Amino acid sequence: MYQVKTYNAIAQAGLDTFTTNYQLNQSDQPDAYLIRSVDLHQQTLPKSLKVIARAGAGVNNVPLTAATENGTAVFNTPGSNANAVKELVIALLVIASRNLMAAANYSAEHTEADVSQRTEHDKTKFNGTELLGKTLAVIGLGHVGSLVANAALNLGMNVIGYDPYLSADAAWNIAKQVQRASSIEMAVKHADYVTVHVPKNEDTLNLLGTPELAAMQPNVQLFNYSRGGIVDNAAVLDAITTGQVAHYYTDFGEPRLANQTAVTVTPHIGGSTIEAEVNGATQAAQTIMTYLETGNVQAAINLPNLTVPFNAAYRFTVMHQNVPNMVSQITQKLAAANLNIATMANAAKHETAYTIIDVDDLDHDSSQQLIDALNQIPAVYRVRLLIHH
Ligand SMILES: NC(=O)c1ccc[n+]([C@@H]2O[C@H](COP(=O)([O-])OP(=O)(O)OC[C@H]3O[C@@H](n4cnc5c(N)ncnc54)[C@H](O)[C@@H]3O)[C@@H](O)[C@H]2O)c1
Ligand SMILES: O=C(O)[C@H](O)COP(=O)(O)O
Repeated sequence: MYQVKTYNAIAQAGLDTFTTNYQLNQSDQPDAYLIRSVDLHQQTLPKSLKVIARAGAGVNNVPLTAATENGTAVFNTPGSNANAVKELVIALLVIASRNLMAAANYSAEHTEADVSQRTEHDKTKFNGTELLGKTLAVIGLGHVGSLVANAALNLGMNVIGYDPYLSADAAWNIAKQVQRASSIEMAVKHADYVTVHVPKNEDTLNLLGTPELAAMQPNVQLFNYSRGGIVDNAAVLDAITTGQVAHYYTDFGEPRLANQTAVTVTPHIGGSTIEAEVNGATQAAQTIMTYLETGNVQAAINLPNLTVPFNAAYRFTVMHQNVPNMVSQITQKLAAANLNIATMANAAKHETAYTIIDVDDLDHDSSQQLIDALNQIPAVYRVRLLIHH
């Protein structure tokens, strides 16, 4: 029986995906965490923890180095909530262009019976502009950014994108009419609207700060539906004062953004649709089961892709540092245990590597000795023995 610990509100449909081999929230020695935005940075990860699946995109709440050193694979659910964010950003573009917040507030304040004459006079204050023909800059063209860019094109906008790390797969999803910029400054230079869709990490902190805001046109409308900290809020408040930024829309509040007329804060709802939550939870549950039962890895954050059909009777998986001589050290231990390898595969991603070894015959009594011997190789983070059912 595998033990899963959940954090945050996980959609029931996702929890229902687990087979009867899984127990939820019954053990303090979990094999897996299924999480959303819970901050794990202050936690010591239990040694029992083999996998963390984040239902959603951002993994800035997961201590990635500590997880790797603990031998814990970390996954997210790429694209599971991208459509939800896209629809919200498109809604905000319309809200921004038509002064909808101010217009609705006006109507809420003027409820007198004979209001119609007054509104016919006052409504010119809320005249908007159309999105058709305006320019949107999209910073980050992954799952969310590409959908936003394509949808904005379909609204008749000019779209200019910036993403120096765009994967080849992601590039296929972007309409060819999206212009590519070579820097943030070039992307935002002629933009009426700027939206940012990058992960939060040490390279993207304050990605949009004073210099980037200064490169924008006066009266730009800015959207941060990525993470707090990617846009420098202090710089935005200054830029609002000078008229450089007309309005800032963000999903990530902080006290200094409260009660600012030119700032609209939503409570981190970008991915909060029923569909997205079901997608993320279901994908995360499937990822946990695949990893725990087969050791196969597809799109992990801290491990390379490695998928080998599990046809043999037994499988060893070894998560280890990406340093020379590991494969030979591992195979020496197997040879010393007199094991014949049926299949072996190894792959690396950055500083971490992963090895799968399938064997058909294994003496159960000596298997723990072999696991211990593999674990004693200094660069090894975790060894698992899986049995084919
Ligand atoms: N508000 C919400 O509820 C909500 C929902 C989903 C995602 N998000 C946030 O949005 C982020 C993006 O989500 P996604 O699903 O599109 O992720 P993704 O990984 O598919 O795409 C991120 C893109 O950003 C690009 N990128 C990375 N660093 C960059 C940089 N310095 N400059 C420009 N581009 C850069 C990457 O190359 C990648 O293409 C997530 O990491 C998460 O923090 C928020
Ligand atoms: O990164 C994400 O997927 C979003 O920010 C959604 O976060 P949530 O699952 O906490 O709503």
